[in-house]
Amino acid sequence: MSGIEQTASPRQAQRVHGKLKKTVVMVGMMGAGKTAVGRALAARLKVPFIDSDHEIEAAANMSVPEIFARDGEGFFRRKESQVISRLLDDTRGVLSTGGGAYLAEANRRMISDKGVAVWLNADPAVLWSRVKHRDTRPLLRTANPRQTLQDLYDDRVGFYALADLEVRSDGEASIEQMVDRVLAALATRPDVLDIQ
Ligand SMILES: Nc1ncnc2c1ncn2[C@@H]1O[C@H](COP(=O)(O)OP(=O)(O)O)[C@@H](O)[C@H]1O
Ligand SMILES: O=C(O)C1=C[C@@H](OP(=O)(O)O)[C@@H](O)[C@H](O)C1
Ligand SMILES: [Mg+2]
Repeated sequence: MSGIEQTASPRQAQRVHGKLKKTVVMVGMMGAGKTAVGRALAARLKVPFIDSDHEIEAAANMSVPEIFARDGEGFFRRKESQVISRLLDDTRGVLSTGGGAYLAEANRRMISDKGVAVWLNADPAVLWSRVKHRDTRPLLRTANPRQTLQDLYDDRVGFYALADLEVRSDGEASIEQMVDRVLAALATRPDVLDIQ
């Protein structure tokens, strides 16, 4: 057996064989781990992974900051709603949204009609430790991005709390441990995931 096969098999053993009946939609603040944990969750479940920011960027052939700068946040939010609606209709898998997506009532309604919303909840200090090195998030391009992140958290937390499931991201758990936590939360919902 080659080295590659040897490293691949324990990972395969960790995979969960279960039937996903609804799309799992990751919601929460920037830096909560929606993209990273969502991708790892999809791999574990062996289902497609989609990230709404990535889909918007691919369709526009521009980065999120470029779209914000050229067309404005309102344009980005309209594209975000269209993309989420299309992805919920087209694909059953794991869908990671951008941090602002769950604030719009129409998006929340689509997500609970067709999928299940999982809120990755991390405290602002943890979020900051994860986003401070990158300038890919236009909403944090302010004079005091740490304070802006705190303000966004305070404004948004009540909306995220409307999600179907909450999973804490405490800054200690690795991405794979976060996947375990999300799977434990999904195990309470046989209408979403039938674990065999
Ligand atoms: N549980 C975790 N442990 C360690 N690093 C993490 C964890 N979750 C996310 N990260 C890292 O934090 C950064 C932001 O994560 P990301 O998935 O892009 O968040 P989001 O999509 O919610 O904005 C990335 O570099 C990612 O690898
Ligand atoms: O919180 C937000 O409003 C945003 C979060 C970003 O996605 P992540 O949450 O994946 O960083 C991206 O959609 C855009 O910069 C706006
Ligand atoms: Mg993301």
